[in-house]
Amino acid sequence: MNFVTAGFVPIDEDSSKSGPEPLSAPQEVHHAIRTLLRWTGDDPDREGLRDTPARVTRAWKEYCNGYEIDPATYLSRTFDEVGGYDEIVLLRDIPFQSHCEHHLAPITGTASIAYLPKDRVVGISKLARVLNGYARRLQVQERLTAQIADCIWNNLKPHGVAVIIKASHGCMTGRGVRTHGVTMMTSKMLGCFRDDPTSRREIMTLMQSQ
Ligand SMILES: Nc1nc2c(ncn2[C@@H]2O[C@H](COP(=O)(O)OP(=O)(O)OP(=O)(O)O)[C@@H](O)[C@H]2O)c(=O)[nH]1
Ligand SMILES: [Zn+2]
Repeated sequence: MNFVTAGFVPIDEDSSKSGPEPLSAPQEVHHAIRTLLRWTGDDPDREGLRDTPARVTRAWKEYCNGYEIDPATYLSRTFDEVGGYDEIVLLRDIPFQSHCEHHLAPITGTASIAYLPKDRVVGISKLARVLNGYARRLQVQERLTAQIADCIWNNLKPHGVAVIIKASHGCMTGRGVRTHGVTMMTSKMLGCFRDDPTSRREIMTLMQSQ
């Protein structure tokens, strides 16, 4: 896996394919934003818009700073001394923001992330960090859900992982079909939460109880 540190180029999970070179000069991005401003019909040189290309460049660097991070590194520090605890660990309703790769519109929602540890547990904040590491990229919700689950599965090697995401898509509210109040739900279950009906029922109850 390769990581881009100076641009907005998505990481291709298949490292055998090389993507375009990242943009290192913010000037190129400023120029693109100026073009967009002109294209809307406004004047990029009027006072209110003069600094907008620089602001938008900084903002998008922040929205997409997940490309600078391998979320797996958040899971490298684990604790194996947890006093015999061998039940589900669940972090529920973690708020996040991402952007859809089709329209660059915001995806706003919450994620619930759980795992059933085998030997190792991780500091609980790290689950939210893994979420943000993948959310702060251009995404579709299905891939975001799968990436979080796979990352925990591959790095903590637990008995099971469950991820449920509920989100609203700006591309469906602010434009296009303009359907407000709709939530998209996605889930990915691995290990016992996928294969064992009792574990699956237990995690679904915990994730959805009030
Ligand atoms: N499955 C999935 N679809 C998404 C996600 N985010 C946005 N989309 C959809 O991606 C689709 C892109 O469809 P296109 O027909 O190529 O684009 P479009 O003409 O702008 O589509 P409309 O949104 O229907 O106007 C739309 O149906 C979006 O609702 C996501 O996370 N998952
Ligand atoms: Zn979209």
